[in-house]
Formats: sequence, structure tokens, C-alpha cells
Amino acid sequence: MHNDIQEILISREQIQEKVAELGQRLSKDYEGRNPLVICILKGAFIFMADLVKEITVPLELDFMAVSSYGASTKSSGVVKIIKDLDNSVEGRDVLIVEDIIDSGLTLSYLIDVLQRRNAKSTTVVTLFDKPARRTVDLEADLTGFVLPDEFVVGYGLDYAEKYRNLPYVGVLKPEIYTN
Ligand SMILES: O=P(O)(O)OC[C@H]1O[C@H](OP(=O)(O)OP(=O)(O)O)[C@H](O)[C@@H]1O
Ligand code: HPA
Ligand SMILES: [Mg+2]
Repeated sequence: MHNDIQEILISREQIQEKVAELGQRLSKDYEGRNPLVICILKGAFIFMADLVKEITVPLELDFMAVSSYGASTKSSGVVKIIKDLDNSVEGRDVLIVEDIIDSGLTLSYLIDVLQRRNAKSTTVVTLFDKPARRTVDLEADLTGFVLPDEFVVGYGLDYAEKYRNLPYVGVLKPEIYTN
């Protein structure tokens, strides 16, 4: 285990099993359709890569980078689009792939943007959810794991851009935080 990690909450094996399950479920849900799968960078990059390998329907990928946390464990409340999609979502069945829903601010902003751009449908799959921290009324269509109210890192999730490469999800030792 990494020296800065206090506790592993979800192991590599648990994640692998869950991602396969979510992929099978989405393959059924999208049968006969051709979804546009959108990765919300940076956090969702590992989940996206693992998930699409488990989806059997034809699909297209696009990427959008947004940020509201910066080098903090609290959302700034302001969601910034850092990189927009390359292609139009008009008339498309859009599957938004998120790593985590915390306050819900990032997703509520994104769903609004995609609906205003006339997506045919917007579906959200998130690997992790922290419902206790929600400040807006929002739920994913599919959720991997529900987490306690703790700031977590690993499997794409960062603290000040670090720890994204850890293959599990864990809690940092308190002395690592500067805020
Ligand atoms: O529900 P919320 O409170 O909005 O939090 C969830 C969002 O915050 C994180 O992204 P972040 O802004 O840290 O960007 P990153 O993915 O590049 O780390 C995470 O990847 C989600 O996109
Ligand atoms: O717990 C978290 N960890 C990392 N990034 C996050 N963005 C929202 N919540 C979290
Ligand atoms: Mg982050």
C-alpha cells in the first residue's frame, strides 16, 4: 500500500468485478442503440477505459475536462469547462461516465449543458457515490459503490493531482492534507 494511504476502502479486485457488472448491464440497456460515451476528465479516465472494454454495443467516445476542486478537498462551487467535446451531442443517446458524485455540482452543470445542446437522452454511470455530501438533488442512473463521507483517492481520483494511478480507492492519512 502507498505510504500516504491510511486505509483501502475498495480493492482492485472489487473494482474490476463491479466494472464488468456495470458494462454488462449497459450492454443490455443500450442494445440496438449506438451511444456516445462521454468521459469526464480527468478523474474518470481509468473507469472509462476499463468500462468500455466491457460494453458490447457499438459506441463512440468523446472527452470533456471540467474542474471544480483544484488543490482542495472541497468543491469551489464553480464548474469550469477546460476542454469541450469534439463532436455534437444533438440527437444522441449520451452516456456520461463519472468517477465520483460528491456535491453533485459537476454533473448537474454538465447534464444541463448537454440537454441544452439537444442530446436525445442523458444517462449517468458513476463508479462511486457519496450521497451524504449532496448539495443539489441529483442521482446517477447506475452506481458502482456508495462511499462514506470521506475524501478518497485512487483509480483516477486525485488530491492535488496526485494518487490517480493507485489501482484501489483509499483514504489519505490526515497529515497529507493542507486544508
Ligand atoms: O459532485 P462534485 O462535488 O462536483 O464532485 C465530483 C467531481 O469532482 C471531481 O472532479 P475535479 O473537479 O476534481 O476534476 P478532476 O476530475 O480533474 O480531478 C470528480 O472527478 C468529479 O468530476
Ligand atoms: O472524494 C473525492 N476525492 C477526489 N476527488 C473528488 N472530487 C469530489 N469528491 C472527491
Ligand atoms: Mg479532482
